[in-house]
Amino acid sequence: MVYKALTIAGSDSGGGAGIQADLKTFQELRVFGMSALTAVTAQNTLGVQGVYPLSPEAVAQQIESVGTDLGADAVKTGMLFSAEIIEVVASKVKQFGWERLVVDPVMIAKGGAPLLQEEAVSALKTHLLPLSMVVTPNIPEAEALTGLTIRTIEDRKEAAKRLHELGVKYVVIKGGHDDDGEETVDVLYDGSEFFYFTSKRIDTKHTHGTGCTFAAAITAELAKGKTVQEAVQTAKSFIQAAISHELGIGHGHGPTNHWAYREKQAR
Ligand SMILES: Nc1ncnc2c1ncn2[C@@H]1O[C@H](COP(=O)(O)OP(=O)(O)O)[C@@H](O)[C@H]1O
Ligand SMILES: Cc1ncc(COP(=O)(O)O)c(N)n1
Repeated sequence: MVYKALTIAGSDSGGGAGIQADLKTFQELRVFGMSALTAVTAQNTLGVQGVYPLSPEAVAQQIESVGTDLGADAVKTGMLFSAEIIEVVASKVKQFGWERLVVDPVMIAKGGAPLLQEEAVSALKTHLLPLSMVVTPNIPEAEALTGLTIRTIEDRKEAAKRLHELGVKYVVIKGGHDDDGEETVDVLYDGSEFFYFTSKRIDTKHTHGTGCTFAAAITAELAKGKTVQEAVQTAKSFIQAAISHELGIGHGHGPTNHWAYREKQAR
């Protein structure tokens, strides 16, 4: 069986995040990857040197080309840049009836460069989140989407409930930015229960692209028909392996190791 996943996101010339992280992750999990670019970034492990958005028509046409021919078992969005792009993406998702939609609400690169215009946050909430199966904010993104200040697990649970009210079926609030303690905990909410995905916190600066990779792994597993809980569990193992077997490349915040999970399985 050939499972297919489409990522709608920005390009990271440095290869660690964005479209490149998504396609590498799909491939590692044996899912055929397809892409619709929203923007080209000139980027490396030191930061973002340039952002060149594509027109909403160019984004729509790429999705149309994939949707009318190959089709997709699951779809992921990453950097969407503007409200106009969010609106065309939402309309194409509806047109093709894609239900297995994972929205990674990318807002700001780790170095601080904005990847989503500020006024586009409300478009994300009104147009895209109601269509999505899973949303995967980090703590600052969950704060921007809900207006809450998030410090404790209870705060994250409250934010997850508010996001669920927008129509998302499953909310995953990632814990990478909560740097107290020995563990990283990702919280999943399905509208009635909370589930916790915990791993040992790795002390490293090489976390460029962790969010993209994690959401791409969820998408790949959903493409295979796995449940959201199973998909999040695999994604947590995938990202843990990718962070812990660091590549040590570049002069700044390096990329994660996308082949580590496969090599670990093969041993
Ligand atoms: N230092 C770390 N050690 C282990 N897991 C981490 C670490 N940093 C992030 N993660 C994991 O990577 C994934 C992405 O998390 P996060 O860094 O919060 O997202 P983003 O990249 O969107 O800011 C989550 O599953 C999180 O638990
Ligand atoms: C094109 C693009 N998309 C997304 C990210 C976020 O990366 P991270 O996963 O580190 O939050 C990025 N730096 N560049």
